[in-house]
Amino acid sequence: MHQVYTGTQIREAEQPLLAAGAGPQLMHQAAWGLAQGVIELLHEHQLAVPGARITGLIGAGNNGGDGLWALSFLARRGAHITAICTAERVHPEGAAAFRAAGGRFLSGPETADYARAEVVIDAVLGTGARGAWEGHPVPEGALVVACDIPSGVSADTGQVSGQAITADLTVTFGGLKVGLFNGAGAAHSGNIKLVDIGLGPHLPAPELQLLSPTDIPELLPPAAPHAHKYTRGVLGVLAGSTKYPGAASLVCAGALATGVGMIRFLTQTEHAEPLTTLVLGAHPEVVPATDPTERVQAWLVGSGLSDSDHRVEQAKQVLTLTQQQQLPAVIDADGLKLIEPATTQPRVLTPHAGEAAALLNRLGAGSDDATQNQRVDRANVEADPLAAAQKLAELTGDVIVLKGPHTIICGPDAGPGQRFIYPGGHPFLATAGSGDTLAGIIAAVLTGWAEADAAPPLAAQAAAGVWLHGAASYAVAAGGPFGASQLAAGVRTVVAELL
Ligand SMILES: NC(=O)C1=CN([C@@H]2O[C@H](COP(=O)(O)OP(=O)(O)OC[C@H]3O[C@@H](n4cnc5c(N)ncnc54)[C@H](O)[C@@H]3O)[C@@H](O)[C@H]2O)[C@@H](O)CC1
Ligand SMILES: Nc1ncnc2c1ncn2[C@@H]1O[C@H](COP(=O)(O)OP(=O)(O)O)[C@@H](O)[C@H]1O
Repeated sequence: MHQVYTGTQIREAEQPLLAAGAGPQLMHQAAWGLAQGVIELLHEHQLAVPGARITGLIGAGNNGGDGLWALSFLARRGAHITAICTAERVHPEGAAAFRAAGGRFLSGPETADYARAEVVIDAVLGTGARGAWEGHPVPEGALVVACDIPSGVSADTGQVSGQAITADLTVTFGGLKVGLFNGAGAAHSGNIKLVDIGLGPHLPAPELQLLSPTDIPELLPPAAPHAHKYTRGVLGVLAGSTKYPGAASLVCAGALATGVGMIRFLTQTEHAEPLTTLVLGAHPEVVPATDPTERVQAWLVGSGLSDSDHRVEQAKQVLTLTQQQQLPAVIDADGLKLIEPATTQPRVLTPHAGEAAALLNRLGAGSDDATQNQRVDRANVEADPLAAAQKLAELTGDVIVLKGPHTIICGPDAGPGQRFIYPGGHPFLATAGSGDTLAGIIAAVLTGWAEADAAPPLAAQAAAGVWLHGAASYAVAAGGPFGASQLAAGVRTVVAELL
């Protein structure tokens, strides 16, 4: 498990060390790590360090100081180092070290040299950035290494209000920052390398957690040797419609590949119908059900229901039932239009950004904005998904899985096991129906834990499902582009490797 902090939390953690006079030592450690990151990136691109043309974009603060010290270390390895100051002030000790190592500040006509840089170190703004940044050009083709956080990206939120650097690599110090993973920040950060500068004992509880493969086995329900299908758990599925029949099959595929004792599929009618025939054709083990009150351990409601009056009526009935019985439930897609907020039932909502915006508006989140009645749209959610997920969790009392290139998992309370970020499955996951598969995976995890004595927090269960879905995408993508119906095979591969 990796911990992710806001920039503000990291700055606060530095304070006791700075007060004890450790500032220069912290900066040397950070700069050393930054220089190592540059060297590794050069090697990855089959470029030699001696003679490499490296230019630092240097701001007025300590971020600039880090950049100058790193350049001085790179000069010792034979790199050709130059710097451009973006402010009138520059970190004095950093500048002295840079000059002593043979570094040259480019100004006037010399700045033309910048066009030939092979590597640019972006050390303009770090955690001390405030407000919008006007930006600075980067030569075409140059590799860009950001110092701590790409300039222009908020370390607290990932938001970009003016211009921002887009890095190939960000070398970040003391702790992973929310801004590297959330919203626009994720697209600006490139690969991320964390450098330990000894803040550990001073760090608070993290804002977010990132699951590692080693965390997953204990978050997935155990397959006990003496289990039978009812102890493994029965999942009720209300998904698919005449308009979107495939969704029903995809959620069942996701759930079966994750492991459930049984699936009861709520049919549209009491008689044979094409939807149920399709589901049973793909998954003969699924049991068709016409009565929603038959016993299950958890429900999945909503994927591909469409606005069919009959399916919507069935969904309302099942949502009421799950609430009365306090059953765990995953509510996806069209089901999200039907939920009532603030129940005590263990529920996981799985909106994408558009559905999250619609739900926020329906629950009145848009209207308490400074501009009265301002509506939240998809772009607002995408700019700061963490804030949107937190707001939704607060308004509904549910665990929110806000899907996108990066997926946020956020419970209604703060604290460990409540907030996670999954930094993206394979981009091939952006395909119709992959969200249906995800809903099935998460529902299977909830089903398996539903009657366990000591289950992980609901948000952690959902986060494990998101992780599994993402890992499955890499397993399947190795064979080329895929449709969602192929994802379940990847889920089985990943689960088999984990257990
Ligand atoms: N304090 C230390 O010794 C350590 C500091 N570290 C580095 O220090 C950084 C934080 O340093 P600072 O607090 O000096 O802050 P920064 O270096 O991030 O930036 C502060 C400077 O940028 C200017 N500025 C802020 N917002 C601006 C904007 N939007 N447009 C233009 N200029 C703007 C400010 O006026 C100020 O001069 C971290 O990100 C990290 O790189 C690390 O080396 C760890 C140890
Ligand atoms: N660019 C991307 N990279 C990685 N994963 C993505 C990307 N875009 C979307 N995803 C993931 O793919 C899934 C899409 O779900 P959703 O939008 O509900 O699709 P559908 O409704 O068609 O099933 C989500 O799990 C989401 O996190």
